[in-house]
Amino acid sequence: MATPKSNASMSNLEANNKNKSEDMESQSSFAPTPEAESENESSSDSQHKKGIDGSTSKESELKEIEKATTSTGATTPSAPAFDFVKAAEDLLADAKKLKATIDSKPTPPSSSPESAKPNDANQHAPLPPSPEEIVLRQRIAKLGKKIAFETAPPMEVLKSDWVTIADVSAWNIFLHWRAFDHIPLTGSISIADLARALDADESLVSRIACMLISTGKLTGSRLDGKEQGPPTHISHSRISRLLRTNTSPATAALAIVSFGNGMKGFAKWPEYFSTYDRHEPHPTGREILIHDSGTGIVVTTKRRGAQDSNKIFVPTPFSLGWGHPALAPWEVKARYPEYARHFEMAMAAKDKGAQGALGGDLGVGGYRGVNVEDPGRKFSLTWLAELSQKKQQQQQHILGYTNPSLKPLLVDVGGGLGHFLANLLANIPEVKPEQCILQDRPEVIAQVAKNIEGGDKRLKGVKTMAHDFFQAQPEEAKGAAVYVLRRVLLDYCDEQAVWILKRLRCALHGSEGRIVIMEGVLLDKPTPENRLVDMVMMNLGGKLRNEEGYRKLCMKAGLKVRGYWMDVEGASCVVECVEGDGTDGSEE
Ligand SMILES: C[S@@+](CC[C@H](N)C(=O)[O-])C[C@H]1O[C@@H](n2cnc3c(N)ncnc32)[C@H](O)[C@@H]1O
Repeated sequence: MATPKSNASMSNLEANNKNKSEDMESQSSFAPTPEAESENESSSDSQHKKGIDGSTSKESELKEIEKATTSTGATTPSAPAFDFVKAAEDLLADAKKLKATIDSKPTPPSSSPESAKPNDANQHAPLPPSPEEIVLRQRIAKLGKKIAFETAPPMEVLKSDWVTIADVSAWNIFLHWRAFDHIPLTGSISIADLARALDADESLVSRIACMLISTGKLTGSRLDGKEQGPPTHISHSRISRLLRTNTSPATAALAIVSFGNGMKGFAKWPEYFSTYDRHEPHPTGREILIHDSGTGIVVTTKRRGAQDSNKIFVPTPFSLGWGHPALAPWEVKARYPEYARHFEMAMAAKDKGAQGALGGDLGVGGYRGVNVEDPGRKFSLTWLAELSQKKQQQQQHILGYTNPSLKPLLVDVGGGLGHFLANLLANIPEVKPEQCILQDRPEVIAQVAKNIEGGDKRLKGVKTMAHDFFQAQPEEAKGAAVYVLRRVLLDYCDEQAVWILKRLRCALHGSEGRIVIMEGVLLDKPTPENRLVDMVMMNLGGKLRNEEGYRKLCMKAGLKVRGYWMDVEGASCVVECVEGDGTDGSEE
């Protein structure tokens, strides 16, 4: 191996890192590409060849590393240099403000020793942070990350991603084993006791725990009085306590689902894209047209020779990751009830944290998003109150009695456990539960029925209906004033999304009904959180879309967009559409 001739300006550590990375490359299982091989052959001694500036390729590589290491962030000619001194000063100012905020907080009332339980999550819990404190903490964390990213030697940045993989794998397996549940909220547990509780090797538990201790997710200590040696005991950090399924079930469920929706699929990307080529997830095979029997509208295409004529099959990294490449993600989820349970809990938790359309607040409060054409035009569904009363009066007049379930006012399509609907009914009491239909897959609807039987009054009276949104709406669900599709289209590729919309277009055919789409939105300026959602959706075979993307779907489905509202901060949108007049380019 050629030794770099000049490493005077390179620290021993960097030189070490570089040598290590070269070793790893030489041990890597990646086969060289034919191009690389021929390059190697044609210049077997190329490492010593001189470049135009007279340096060897190894020297050039070193120079590149040095340049990047000392760079202040001006990686492209057009990008302004990152002013890390100014950023650090801003961070210090925010840190001081945060400290003052924390110091000015009243101390939480301490529970009496008799009433305190060892596993009481609220015991010793600090008072919840104010919105200002949360904003400050978010700003500090973001700036801190930015400074670290811009100032760390490049190899450190890459290595930290690598650490993240091991860290996430460690917390995921501890979560899977419910290891966090066994660690008391106060005090510690010995690694030996934890291993016994988990029925696992102590040495194994120690290795995994030490990974988490190294990143601060757990706190390690030695309680045998000796100064040397690895930790013998572990206790919770402010992060790991949130991963207890017994005291923080919603947050733990979010973590379980993030891993299930994310890591399993992400790990399969190389296999997925080499099997299905380098395309976004899309239907495979040749396709023929399917017409809706009632209206004659072409609903979609189907794969020639496919077993189920009403399914359009899209292979997904998610299903591949779960070991069921021939199933749709929701079919996979149905096979894992425990995962499905966590999924529903995670959805509910997201609802609580989410704003506007995705938080369900479309009732009295209205949606905080802004109409792109007429900023003064708010979106709300409060008009349903008047319509509900009008319908009941008409029935009274014609029938002599009211039967709210005669024609649906609102159908929540793929409505999950009904969080949105429950919120709407609570906000607009004039709308009767009997006027609303909640549709979803059979196992989800069975769960809703169980919840109602179990005393959940929020949806009592709502008509629940197992219905596949790829199929035509049943008679009793046709002609509704509103079909709501919330957080549904992002799970699907364009072909499937258009199909779902066309089924709804058929259901409102000839009426004044509307479809209200509420979705996450793809932001023009990439942010990690927004792009994460898009990547996770790719695992599921879907995608986040921007305004143009949603308008295109509606147009292809033969729908006319009557309003588009967007909330940039919450990265959500509401699209309201009605049946088009057939002149706007639908796929028929
Ligand atoms: C991301 S969740 C959104 C649930 C709900 N709309 C909300 O915003 O909370 C997507 C929902 O679509 C349902 N779903 C998936 N495939 C479906 C299908 N073919 N027909 C009906 N519902 C389906 C899932 O069971 C799940 O409840």
